[in-house]
Amino acid sequence: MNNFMEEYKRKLVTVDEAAKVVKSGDWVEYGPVLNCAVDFDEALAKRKDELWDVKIRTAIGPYTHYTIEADPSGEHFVWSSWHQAGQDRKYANSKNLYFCPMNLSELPQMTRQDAIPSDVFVVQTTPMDKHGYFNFGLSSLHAIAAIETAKIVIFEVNDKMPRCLGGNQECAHISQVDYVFESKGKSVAALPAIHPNEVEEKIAGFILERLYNGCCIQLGIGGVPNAVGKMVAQSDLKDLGVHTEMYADAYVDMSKAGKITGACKNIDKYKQVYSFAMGTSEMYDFIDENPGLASYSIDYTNDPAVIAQIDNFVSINAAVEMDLFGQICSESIGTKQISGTGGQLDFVIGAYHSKGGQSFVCLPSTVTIKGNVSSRIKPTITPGGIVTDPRTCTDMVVTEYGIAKIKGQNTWQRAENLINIAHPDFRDELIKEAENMKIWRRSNKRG
Ligand SMILES: CC(=O)SCCNC(=O)CCNC(=O)[C@H](O)C(C)(C)COP(=O)(O)OP(=O)(O)OC[C@H]1O[C@@H](n2cnc3c(N)ncnc32)[C@H](O)[C@@H]1OP(=O)(O)O
Ligand SMILES: CCCC(=O)O
Repeated sequence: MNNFMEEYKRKLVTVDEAAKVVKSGDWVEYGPVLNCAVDFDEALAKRKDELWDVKIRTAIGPYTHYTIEADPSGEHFVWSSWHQAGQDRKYANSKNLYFCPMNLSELPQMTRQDAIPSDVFVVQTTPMDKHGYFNFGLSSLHAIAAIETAKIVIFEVNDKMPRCLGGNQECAHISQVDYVFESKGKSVAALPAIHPNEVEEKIAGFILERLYNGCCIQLGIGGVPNAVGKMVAQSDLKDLGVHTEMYADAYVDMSKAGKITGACKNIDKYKQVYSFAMGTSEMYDFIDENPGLASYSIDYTNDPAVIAQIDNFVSINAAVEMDLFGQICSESIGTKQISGTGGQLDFVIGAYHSKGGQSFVCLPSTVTIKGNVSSRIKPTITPGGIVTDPRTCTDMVVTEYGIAKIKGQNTWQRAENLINIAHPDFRDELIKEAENMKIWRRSNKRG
């Protein structure tokens, strides 16, 4: 411990000293999701008048973006985000924050070979342990790739960060960091618990009928995946496994209800595998030092080839809208980016290739915007909308009216299956559009 502590003391600086290393024109990467360098950003914001064109990258950025608040002009600091949720969504589609498209499984590789290398990488960690290691806590993701490629590495040590056991690439050593500062003891951002609504429960009910003992579950982000987890917790299912990118509260419900053993997993048997966690503080307590869980870098959890090795893999993700060809949009409303591809496509592909695997993309049949109700199943995606899952990859789609099979279906079968799960008020209109697009047969039956 002593040698490491000496090295720690040599590298220990104040947050203001740490923020001094940034120069005009630099690329600065903050740790992803809940490991975003919030104290560092606050200190950097104070240097606004001496800095120009500092490019800051992160993903989800759940804390206040102090540098954006200090510089609404975007001349001193400009952000880019690998995934526009959390606070990133608030600043998105402005001159302060731009989206960076990615498949999440590829983030470490893109960091190593494609993205402009960071001049400075700052990530929140736990305090150092007796072996000289700092744990990344709530997000392993691409932190090691960012450390390998950045010119200067800084740890923002937060004693409130849960210690999340590996896995792999869930921690880094004092020898891998240039500077360390101790954060002001800010809590890790926690989200309120979410409770499913009636439509989400109906959708989840259809999926529940397709689950069986021993299957391995991935829940995506959003209301429906959360509803499925809550229902599984109350079901008779047993011996389930978990292999996911994001650990969420629903997994705690399932674990506490005794549904998860991981006994049937082909790899990482008995471990709940994930790469980052986001949810309530109760969940953060549950994963802290929990040997039943293993945190990995995202190029492992999300690699479709790794997912495919796990038999009976069930992937459950959510979408914004889709078209009659089977193209799924889960990240934009027209040209307005509201989220990201994240790991959705990784899991849609991986689950399809798992023996006995199933991939469900879920969406309520309608959306109400300013009192106007419209169908989320559309003839074509809203102009400018981003295709998250190409039609070649979509397997099954679920609304509160049932499940539509897409894989292996020709264009009129897809249209028919999808119209059968669209809201009844929009089915006639969709049929007319399908006829115009020559993807409807006169003999087609109606649901
Ligand atoms: C963690 C994993 O393992 S995640 C792996 C998968 N990753 C992904 O799936 C990433 C892409 N998916 C997502 O980001 C989410 O699942 C979403 C956005 C599709 C759904 O998440 P939810 O929390 O259920 O979304 P929600 O229904 O709140 O919609 C988000 C916003 O878009 C708006 N919106 C949604 N659909 C539409 C639509 N068709 N038209 C217009 N607006 C819409 C909602 O009104 C809401 O707006 P608000 O924030 O102003 O209230
Ligand atoms: C960080 C990406 C989260 C997601 O896949 O939705």
